[in-house]
Amino acid sequence: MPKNIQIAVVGSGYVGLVAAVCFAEMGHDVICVDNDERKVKALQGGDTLIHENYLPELLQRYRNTKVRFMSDLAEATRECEAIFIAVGTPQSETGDADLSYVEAVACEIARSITSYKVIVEKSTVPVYTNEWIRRAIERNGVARDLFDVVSNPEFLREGTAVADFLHPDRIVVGADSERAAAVLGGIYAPLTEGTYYQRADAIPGSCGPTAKPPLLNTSTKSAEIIKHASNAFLAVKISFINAVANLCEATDANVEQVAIGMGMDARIGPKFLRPGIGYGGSCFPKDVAAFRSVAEQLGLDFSMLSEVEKINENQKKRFLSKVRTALWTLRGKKLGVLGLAFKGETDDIRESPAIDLVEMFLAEGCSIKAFDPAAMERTAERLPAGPKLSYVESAYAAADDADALLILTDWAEFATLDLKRLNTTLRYPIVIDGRNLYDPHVMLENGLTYISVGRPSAIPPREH
Ligand SMILES: NC(=O)C1=CN([C@@H]2O[C@H](COP(=O)(O)OP(=O)(O)OC[C@H]3O[C@@H](n4cnc5c(N)ncnc54)[C@H](O)[C@@H]3O)[C@@H](O)[C@H]2O)C=CC1
Ligand SMILES: O=C(O)[C@H]1O[C@H](OP(=O)(O)OP(=O)(O)OC[C@H]2O[C@@H](n3ccc(=O)[nH]c3=O)[C@H](O)[C@@H]2O)[C@H](O)[C@@H](O)[C@@H]1O
Repeated sequence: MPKNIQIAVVGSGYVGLVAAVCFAEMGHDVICVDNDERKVKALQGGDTLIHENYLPELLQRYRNTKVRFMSDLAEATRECEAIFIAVGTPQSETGDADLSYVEAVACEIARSITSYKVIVEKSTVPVYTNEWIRRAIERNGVARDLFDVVSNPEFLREGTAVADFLHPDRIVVGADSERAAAVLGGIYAPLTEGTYYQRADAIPGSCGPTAKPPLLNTSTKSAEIIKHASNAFLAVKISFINAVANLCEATDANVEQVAIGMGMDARIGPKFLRPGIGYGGSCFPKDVAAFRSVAEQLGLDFSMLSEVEKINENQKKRFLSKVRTALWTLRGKKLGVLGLAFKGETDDIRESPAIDLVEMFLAEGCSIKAFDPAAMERTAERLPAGPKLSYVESAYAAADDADALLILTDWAEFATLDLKRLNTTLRYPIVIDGRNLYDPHVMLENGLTYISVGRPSAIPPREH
């Protein structure tokens, strides 16, 4: 029978907050720490601060009871058995991971250890970080038998974070002691023993009622590399299909058909073969760079990842050229833009290809009306509205009197627009889709010129 474990989570961002409420959902008692008082107060008040399915329900169910929020790390960690570090590891100027937040938290934890603790790396960190954290804690005077440092990387995706956390394909635990591995085993037991999925009120996801997701026990170094290698490989898949899309454009082939044909091979699989304007987000760009940097620091050549980055950057330039070709010139053109978040169903704009393109079009002298269901507020903080840029309340408002409509983020609601209404709303019936949300034939039937990625353009016959 899984037991209730006292857990502290340091960092209440996309990973820390989701982990905190999901650990509570699994039956544990959690204290979630953040050094941003504003966040702590908002979370205590029930504001999730981020846009994630099921997060409001779980926060409402557990806040100030099974999940408490505070900024005092010493207070938070006093009674707990496990302390999860889930703070940011942003990319530094030299491309490697900035671990200063992780190190600061490790040193702060060290100052409050009085009984055995398991310190858990939930943040994405390069190999060897586990050793550095252990040394930092020892350097702060903590006896070696009073703590262990474990790597437990997180694989959730934004937009489906809660479901991904509770329905993982696998749980990875890198521990160099049996004792520490047993603590993590106890924490995840409600999932690995399957009892969570038998609950009538379980959050729905990929695991059915009889599921028991595997927990891989491995070394700390292997666990750290599993995370970086997994993200890097997913980025490889995306850049590969984008390079294939560009080849399809040069040969009038259809990359969607190619992806289907490739994905039917069980060794390749259909997922992460969606071409577009490239990957973004707070992790792929930084983790690809960090993984390459680790290799280079070890004197190894991982230039393949440089190619992945190059292809990814090039997708945005290719898209801009497509728009220029379709409109003949860009200067003075009015563009409707759908999507600002780095992907659909999230409000996160970190490393968003959509925002990069908005800035590129503004630099070309275009004026833009942009709509995004969740990311406009965050975008406006970075790109304030002005004479050339406005934020509007619907896709049709963005299309109103525009020379073309650009689809930059794969929000589900952008795939079911009223195309006849679009045709009459646009100044010119041109849709340029960076996420391949539509069937070109359907666009043609609605009299729209439709240009997408890796597929022949659909251009209605001239009316005589
Ligand atoms: N966002 C995602 O989808 C995923 C992120 N990760 C990794 O998890 C880590 C965290 O990512 P996010 O949650 O997106 O970051 P985030 O930036 O959304 O959240 C980090 C939080 O840590 C807090 N923080 C920073 N220093 C602190 C300190 N000294 N004491 C207490 N709180 C502190 C910040 O105020 C912030 O609320 C990163 O390493 C990331 O690569 C891993 C899997 C998924
Ligand atoms: O370490 C992390 O932060 C996380 O990074 C990604 O998750 P996330 O960045 O939230 O979102 P994804 O769904 O992976 O999409 C990332 C980017 O790739 C793009 N993408 C994704 C899939 C695809 O087929 N094509 C494609 O262009 C998306 O538009 C988005 O810009 C990984 O999928 C997670 O497993 C990982 O935990």
